[in-house]
Amino acid sequence: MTKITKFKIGICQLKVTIEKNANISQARNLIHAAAEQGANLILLPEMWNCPYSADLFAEFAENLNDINSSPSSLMLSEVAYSLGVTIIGGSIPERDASSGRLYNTCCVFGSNGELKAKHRKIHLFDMGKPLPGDVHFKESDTFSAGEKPTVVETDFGCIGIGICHDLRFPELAILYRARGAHLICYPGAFNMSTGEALWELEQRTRAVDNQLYAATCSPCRDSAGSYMIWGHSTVVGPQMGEIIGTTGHEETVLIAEIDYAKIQLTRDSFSLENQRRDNVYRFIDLHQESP
Ligand SMILES: O=C(O)CCC(=O)C(=O)O
Repeated sequence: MTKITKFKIGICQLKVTIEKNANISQARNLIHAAAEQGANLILLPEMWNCPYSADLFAEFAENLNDINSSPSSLMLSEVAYSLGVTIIGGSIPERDASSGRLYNTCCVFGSNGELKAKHRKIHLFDMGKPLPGDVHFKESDTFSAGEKPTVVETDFGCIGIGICHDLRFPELAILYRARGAHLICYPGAFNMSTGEALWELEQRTRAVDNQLYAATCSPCRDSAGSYMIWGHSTVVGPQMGEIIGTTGHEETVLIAEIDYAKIQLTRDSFSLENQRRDNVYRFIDLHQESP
């Protein structure tokens, strides 16, 4: 049930270094800065405690089954409680204690410090062949894929979570809309190639198709690691896929105002949900020809 419908979101475009403790402490600083500027809901980037570099994921990974053994989560829980804010905690490498597998995982903390949800990246970023600029990545060499969509009820409405490459899949956003999401938060770290071409386009499309808000949060460009990050964290509105706030590629905190009344206004003007023709394009078997 939505309680607060008009609020400020703070997006922390953090500089990620090779030192985990420094990352934790700088993330805390940016969360404080966002809260001081009036943000009640705060979003961190993908891989905020660890450079986006396959050779480091295992070393930086934490056990998220027991928050007390995860210094990154403990900080988020503490700061959410002390500032009274809700935190969508970007992502960090998770080591599952029972299977030993690694996941790219986002934890969500409520303003009482409680862990409300855990989203494991569903669509791993596996590239077929290198992009211009020799960008190459195959996440499935290191990570296992999450199996579940995540929609979490917060003081700031119903929020769907996707991590980076999850943004490229309209089906996930459609599902979140159907499950009542007002906002989809995508911590991400797009590269210089698909970042420039697709990062903004994809989030505007997810927002406008589903008539809801979308927010992305990236690490800043000069973060550690050889993978060059696009940056440009952004908040997009439901009406025309309007950009409500955006950044460059430097370390910064973006504050943007969200007003869920605009969702209803948009849906009242264009009732896409009622106009859907599910009988025509039901997603059962995309490869089967219609009778
Ligand atoms: O989908 C893309 O182009 C980039 C995705 C990505 O960088 C990631 O999932 O980490």
